[in-house]
Amino acid sequence: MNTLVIGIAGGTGSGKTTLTRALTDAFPGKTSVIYHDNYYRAFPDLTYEERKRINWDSPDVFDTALMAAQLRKLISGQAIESPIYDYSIYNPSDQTEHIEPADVVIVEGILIFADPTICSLLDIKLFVDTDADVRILRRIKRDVIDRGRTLESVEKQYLETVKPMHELYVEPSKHNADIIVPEGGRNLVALDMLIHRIAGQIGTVPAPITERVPEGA
Ligand SMILES: Nc1ncnc2c1ncn2[C@@H]1O[C@H](COP(=O)(O)OP(=O)(O)O)[C@@H](O)[C@H]1O
Ligand SMILES: Nc1ccn([C@@H]2O[C@H](COP(=O)(O)O)[C@@H](O)[C@H]2O)c(=O)n1
Repeated sequence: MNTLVIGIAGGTGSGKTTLTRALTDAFPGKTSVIYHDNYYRAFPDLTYEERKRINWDSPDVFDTALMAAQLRKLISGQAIESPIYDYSIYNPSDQTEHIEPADVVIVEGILIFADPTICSLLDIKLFVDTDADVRILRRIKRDVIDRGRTLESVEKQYLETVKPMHELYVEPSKHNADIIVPEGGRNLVALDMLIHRIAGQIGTVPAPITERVPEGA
């Protein structure tokens, strides 16, 4: 199998997952996805309260070496057992996800372009570029509604770690991208070009774009 490996990076709330979903929806059964977030390290010696205060936007809290090893396995045609991260306990869960190799493997995460080893394994590097004010508004909504966080904790985390780490690592890593995608998965021009590029490589005919992106999605 000649695997096409696509990296999707961008700041928190930029629209990475939305773009990932738009691409996987375009090639049903042909894609596998690995999320850098699932490779957050365990901190067995820290209490829950201590784990809440970790800088979760620093490259050293990820087991990126494990992700690189598992990505290499997928590229060489072997299935993997990806860790699954549990945000509610600030630790990896005790579950894993079985991921089969596929024609297209997508790797998603805020910091993947800051890692030279991961970059060297990616054929196409896409950076979803979204203004910081839009991203923080999305993040507040997600963290409060989906992750049960308080508004105060989201604000504190954003100002103390998310924003400085974004400026130190995520934003500079944009220079390693091949393509900048404003609006992510809702940029229909970019989506159409990407889908045709992928289809050309893996030898499939994509569905017309109007069938893939429902109105108001
Ligand atoms: N281009 C866009 N326009 C409007 N909303 C968007 C757009 N892209 C993503 N969103 C919304 O923003 C939120 C965060 O998007 P998501 O893809 O989860 O970001 P990320 O994975 O980068 O954190 C989601 O609610 C998603 O529906
Ligand atoms: N226990 C954790 C682990 C991570 N985060 C935040 O997740 C963000 C990355 O995910 P996106 O989908 O937003 O790209 C990152 O900015 C971490 O701060 C967390 O809050 N808690």
